[in-house]
Amino acid sequence: MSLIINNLEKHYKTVTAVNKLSFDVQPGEIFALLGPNGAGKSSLVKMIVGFSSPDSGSIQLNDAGQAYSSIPAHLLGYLPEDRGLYPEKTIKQNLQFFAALHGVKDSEFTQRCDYWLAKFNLTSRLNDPLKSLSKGNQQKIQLITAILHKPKWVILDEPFSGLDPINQELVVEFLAQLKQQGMTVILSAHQMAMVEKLADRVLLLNQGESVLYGKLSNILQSAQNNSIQVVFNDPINQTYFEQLCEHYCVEQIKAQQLTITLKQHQSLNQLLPQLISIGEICEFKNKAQSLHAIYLHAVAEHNAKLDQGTTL
Ligand SMILES: Nc1ncnc2c1ncn2[C@@H]1O[C@H](COP(=O)(O)OP(=O)(O)OP(=O)(O)O)[C@@H](O)[C@H]1O
Repeated sequence: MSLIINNLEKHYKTVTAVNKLSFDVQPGEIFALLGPNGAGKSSLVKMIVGFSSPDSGSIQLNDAGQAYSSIPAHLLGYLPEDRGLYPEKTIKQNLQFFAALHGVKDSEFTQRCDYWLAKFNLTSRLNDPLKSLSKGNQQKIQLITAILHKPKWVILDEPFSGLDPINQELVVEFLAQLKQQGMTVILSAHQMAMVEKLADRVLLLNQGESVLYGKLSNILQSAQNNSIQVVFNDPINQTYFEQLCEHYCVEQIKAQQLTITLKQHQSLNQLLPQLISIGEICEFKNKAQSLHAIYLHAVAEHNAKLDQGTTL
C-alpha cells in the first residue's frame, strides 16, 4: 500500500511548481514534506489528493486490490491549506457533520469525539459556537475533523501554523498517536523542530525539485559526519581564513574556532592539510546539525546551483 510518485510535473503558465519529482511514501510512516514558500508542496499535495491533475508523470496507490491515481476520499483524512469549518455551528455540530460525511456511526462518534476533545483540552467547549474559539483552538477542531473516521492516509498541510508552543507539542503527540494507530501521515510543515521530533522520512523541495530525500536519521547522521568543528591554539590568521572560505563553507564561531561544512564532493583528507597550515589544532570533532540548519544549507546550495545554471 505504498504511494509511489514517478516523474511528476505540474506547470502553471510560466511557473514550474513540481519538476520531475519521484519518491514514495511507505505505509505507517510519518513523511514530512518540507520546503520554502512557493517550493511546490501544496501543488504536490493537491495532485496526491486528486484536487488537480499532473501534467506528466504518475501517482500510484494500491489498496485492497484496487489501483488509484490519487488517494481516494474513503481512505483519506485531509487538513487543507485553506481551512473550512462552519463558524456559526457548535463544535459538536461541526464534528458531527464531518463524521457523518465519512459514515462514522453515532456510538463511535461520541466515543472518538470525547477522546480527542479531551486530548486537546476542549471538552468543556463542546456546545460552544466554533467562532467563539481562538484561532489556534479552531485549528485543533479542524485537525480532529480530519481523522475522526480513522482514515488509512492522513495529509496535513501546515498543522502547526498559528499554534503556541504548548499546542504545537499537543499536535506532536496527536500525530504520534495517529502513527501508533497505523495511519500513514504526510505532513507539510515549516517548523523543523517539530518535524525532527516526528518524521520517519523527509522530502525537501525547492523550486519544485527534490533537494533532500530519505530517512531523517540518515540525513542527520550524514550532516553530522560532514560538519566539523575545529579549535586552534591561537587566533586564526585572517589570510588563511579567507583562503579556506574560497573552497569551503566556513563559519567563524570565535577567534580560534571554526565550523566547516563539507559539500558533497569534498573530503576530510583534502581539508585536513589546509587546517594544519592555519595553525596548531587543539580540538577537532564532528558537530551535530539541526534539521533547521541542514534545510537552510541544502536550499542555499540548490539555489546557488540553479543560479549558476541560468547564468552559464
Ligand atoms: N493556481 C496557481 N496558478 C498559478 N501559479 C500557482 C498556482 N498555485 C501555485 N502556483 C505557483 O506554484 C509555485 C508553487 O506553489 P505552492 O503553493 O505549491 O508552494 P508551497 O510550497 O505550498 O508554498 P507555501 O509554503 O507558501 O504554502 C509558486 O510559484 C506559486 O506561485
